[in-house]
Amino acid sequence: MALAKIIYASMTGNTEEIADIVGQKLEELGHDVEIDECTTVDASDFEGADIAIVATYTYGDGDLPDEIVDFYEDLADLDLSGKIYGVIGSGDTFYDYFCKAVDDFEEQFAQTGAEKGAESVKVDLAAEDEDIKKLEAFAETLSAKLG
Ligand SMILES: Cc1cc2nc3c(=O)[nH]c(=O)nc-3n(C[C@H](O)[C@H](O)[C@H](O)COP(=O)(O)O)c2cc1C
Repeated sequence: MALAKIIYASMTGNTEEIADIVGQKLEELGHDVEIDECTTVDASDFEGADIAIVATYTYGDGDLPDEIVDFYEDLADLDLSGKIYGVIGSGDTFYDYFCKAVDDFEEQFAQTGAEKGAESVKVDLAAEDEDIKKLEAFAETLSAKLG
């Protein structure tokens, strides 16, 4: 059984919720799922996963949350060849750089040799019905990539 590992940063709960939505769908699809807050793990924990997922909000002026910066920096040094990755995030369209941290993590994953398994999903604040559908489709696409 494939292991999907989801690492998230969340201040007010929106990103944690979308991580849970994706995790639940992956479980329904028959995968083992581990969901951890980013300060409780090391980036190298992704080495034991088949599917590596980051869920992050965006802070400041298009910045990464402070608490995920170490994880972000360490990620680029990993060799995740043969694995599948995906990125999701919550932001606020009020800001100039909507969900910029999602794009930053995509670039970082691209350096690991992992294969992008699905288009990133960016959610405006808390997930609504349409977002939930997109997040579930994201999980299905990642799952299908495992073949
Ligand atoms: C001070 C501050 C700065 C923010 N900057 C951005 C930003 O640059 N881009 C963005 O998309 N969202 C920005 N946000 C919005 C958060 O990313 C958004 O509220 C998100 O849903 C928070 O996720 P969480 O509930 O998981 O903590 C900012 C929020 C705060 C409070």
